[in-house]
Amino acid sequence: MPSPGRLHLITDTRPGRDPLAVVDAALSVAGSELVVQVRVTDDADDRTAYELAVEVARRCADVGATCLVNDRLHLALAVGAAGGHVGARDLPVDAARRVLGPDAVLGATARDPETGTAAVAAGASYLGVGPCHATSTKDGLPAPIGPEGIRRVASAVPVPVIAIGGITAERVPALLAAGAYGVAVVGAVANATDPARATADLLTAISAVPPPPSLDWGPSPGFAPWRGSPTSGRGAGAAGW
Ligand SMILES: Cc1ncc(COP(=O)(O)OP(=O)(O)O)c(N)n1
Ligand SMILES: Cc1nc(C(=O)O)sc1CCOP(=O)(O)O
Ligand SMILES: [Mg+2]
Repeated sequence: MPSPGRLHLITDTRPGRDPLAVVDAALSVAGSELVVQVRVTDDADDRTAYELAVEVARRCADVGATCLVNDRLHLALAVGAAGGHVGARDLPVDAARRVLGPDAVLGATARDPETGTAAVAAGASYLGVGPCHATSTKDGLPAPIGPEGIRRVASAVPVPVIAIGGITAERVPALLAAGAYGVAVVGAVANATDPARATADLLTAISAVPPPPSLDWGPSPGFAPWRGSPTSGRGAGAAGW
């Protein structure tokens, strides 16, 4: 199985931004190494979200990158994304897994080891863990957990931990040293005067630290409540990683 993506770019939801221009710049540098998560504001209608997801999925497919959709799993299915990401106010992880099917990538947010362990048991392929540092692109988050918070979760689960929140290239080494497999960013790329260069800097920082050697990148062994269900065989496009 190819290794999973270590650099996740989340589309910028702030007003007046051009998320596709940022995605294009990042893909031009990272190509198939990039995971792009389509994220829109909660009040965006499904048509708007779908149209963005179609464009991102097409761009990812063109270069062999991975497209995930945040929250709205029906859109992940509709655009043939590799999977989706859910958090505490979204579908529960087991339900999300039933929607997406067994082969999809399914990320779940975890801010502590207990939540992370439960999410993996329920079918999460990876965990988004944060906020690691203060962020200016999302409101209402708890206090930053720092590298130590990453270490607590990463040491408790057998799946990749993707660190999120206030990530910069300079902060990557400490997070990977704490056990993160990779990082997810908005501002580090979207706020940069040269988003392609910022992407390259993040990739350089990530690739300096080899990934932990023995990580699963799929639902936990033995977790397969969808097998034999009417949804069997359906779901988001095969992840391929
Ligand atoms: C990689 C990654 N980690 C965490 C999140 C946050 O998801 P969630 O807690 O559901 O919050 P919203 O992004 O939906 O506002 C994420 N999207 N990606
Ligand atoms: C979408 C999101 N979720 C977070 C969480 O901790 O759950 S932090 C975050 C925003 C990350 O943006 P930036 O890289 O600009 O800090
Ligand atoms: Mg969510």
